[in-house]
Amino acid sequence: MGGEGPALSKMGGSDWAAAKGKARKAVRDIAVELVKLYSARMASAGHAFGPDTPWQRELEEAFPFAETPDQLQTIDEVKADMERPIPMDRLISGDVGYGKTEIAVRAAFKAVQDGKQVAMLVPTTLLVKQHLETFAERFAGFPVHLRALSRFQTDKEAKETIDGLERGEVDVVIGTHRILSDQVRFKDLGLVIIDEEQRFGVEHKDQLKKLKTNVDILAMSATPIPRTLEMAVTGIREMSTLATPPEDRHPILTFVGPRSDKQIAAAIRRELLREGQVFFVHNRVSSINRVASELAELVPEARIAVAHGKLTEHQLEQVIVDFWERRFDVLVTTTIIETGIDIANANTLIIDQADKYGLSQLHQIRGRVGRGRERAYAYFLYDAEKPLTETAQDRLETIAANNELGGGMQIALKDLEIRGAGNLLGGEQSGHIAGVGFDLYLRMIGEAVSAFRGDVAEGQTELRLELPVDARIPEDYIESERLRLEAYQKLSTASAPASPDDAVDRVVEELTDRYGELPDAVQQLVAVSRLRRQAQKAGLGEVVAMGDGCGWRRWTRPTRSRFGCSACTRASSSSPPSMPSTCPCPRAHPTPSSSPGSTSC
Ligand SMILES: Nc1ncnc2c1ncn2[C@@H]1O[C@H](COP(=O)(O)OP(=O)(O)OP(=O)(O)O)[C@@H](O)[C@H]1O
Repeated sequence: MGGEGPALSKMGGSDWAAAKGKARKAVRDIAVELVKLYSARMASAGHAFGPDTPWQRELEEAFPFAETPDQLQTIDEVKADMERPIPMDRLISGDVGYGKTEIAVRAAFKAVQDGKQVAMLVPTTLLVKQHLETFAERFAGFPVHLRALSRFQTDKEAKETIDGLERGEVDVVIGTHRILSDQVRFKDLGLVIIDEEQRFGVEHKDQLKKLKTNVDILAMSATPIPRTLEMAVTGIREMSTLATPPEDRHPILTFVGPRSDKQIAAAIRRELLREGQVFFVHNRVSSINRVASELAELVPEARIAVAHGKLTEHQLEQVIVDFWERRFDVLVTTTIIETGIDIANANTLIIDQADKYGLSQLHQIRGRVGRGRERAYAYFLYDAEKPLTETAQDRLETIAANNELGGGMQIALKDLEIRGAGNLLGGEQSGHIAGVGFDLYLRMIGEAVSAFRGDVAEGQTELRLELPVDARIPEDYIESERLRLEAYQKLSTASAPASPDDAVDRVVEELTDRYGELPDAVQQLVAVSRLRRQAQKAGLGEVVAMGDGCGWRRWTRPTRSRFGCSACTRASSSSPPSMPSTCPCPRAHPTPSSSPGSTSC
């Protein structure tokens, strides 16, 4: 969508039909899988946790910040789920640094209050350590037995934890995929918290499934989920969104440009002046020490250390602890810090060879700074000697343009468009997205899920709309890809049958106000949106261009053979079942304010 991306095929042509057919099949498979999981969960019995204890209140009152409204609402939703006998399956989505950890802290505490055990699964060893510290600090003064399980622990420590879990002496375990090993057995597991589930590989899928049976699940993700996809998945898996940043957060000032020693030195010095710390990301272990030495020459007064995954457990842990405790100023690191690392005093980030990273990865790494009140700076640098590829340029432009708080949503949208929404749902779907366009793809998922859940008759929402019109948003009308994407999405939402009658008019007003009079192609798009809505409301199965007019077929179960149109009911009801009804087709140039009736048949 957006005028680029998907290959254009002739309206009503066979390529288009084939692409849609393939995507629809793939989407159905996803929907079947989702609905199967959902039905299994609804049919199984879980533990209904009791109401909050006075201790819970005490713990919550000790939180050192004012919760954001979204944090409060999400915590309420999680608790309500936990108190229900059906196992919880809730996904918390919130942009980097928006405070998901506190939700996990409170849910875990509630589970422990009921005598249940909690397993928190996180993607990296460093995060195990960090969460352990956070939980330990929050649970201080309460009798909660907390343990970690990752490669940072010695065999002896790991064995103690595993035995303690089996005997029911350990209440909360925070660990990497080591928690999933067959050796680990729980006496009475009640809650599983999964941080960044998509980071666990396929090899852990089955073990994860086993762990998840009949217990409450709280999944957390920093990949914001686009609204349309959220609608598709909501109801299958409950979802809470943290959309408000904690108070006093500032957007991260982001610079994209060719690498220059002068700029790097100035950036580090500026941070040192305010006694802050710097992340310098260089993702090659083979050259990372050389880069660190170069930085030491550039800024001799800076204390520099290096972190990467090839260090021994002990060395790596020590480096991070030292950085935490401000024993040095610059951490030259690989992307090992990408997920979740929370060091409030580090507020300058420099990424070397930033063109080599994916968009979401850049956003995640940038999320390591700006997590407190201080203004944060991010420098995304690339080699001045080598020309950037077009996609790399596109990525860097997107990241630079989306530096406002919560910009993760736009980035995720763009990334989903590039990589495929399947990554969120567990299949490789990007080919299908390229075939049919992002918007239609998401709508198909929503429709398929609804159909399989039995919310609507299957096929009813599968409106086939094939008209020979040039309906799109041209680049010379809305230049920014992100804003174009946003406009498409708004129109798509407004044209849903459940949207208010004037929803499309409002979008038209907004577009006119923001970008000026609608050009022909956009007017066509608006007309098609109105037609789509009206046709869906009338229960039509398809509207197709036929000669000078357009034909339509009403969706009637089970034969799907009657043709008709709500505006011409009398005529169509007397038509023979196998004959389509026709009427003049809205060819071009309807006015923006034209009513749905005048745009369609
Ligand atoms: N309501 C709040 N007000 C101010 N600071 C907060 C609030 N909630 C959390 N924080 C702080 O913000 C920082 C980021 O929170 P947290 O680590 O929970 O983010 P996150 O959502 O897990 O981010 P990421 O996806 O990057 O892991 C932490 O230092 C935390 O203490």
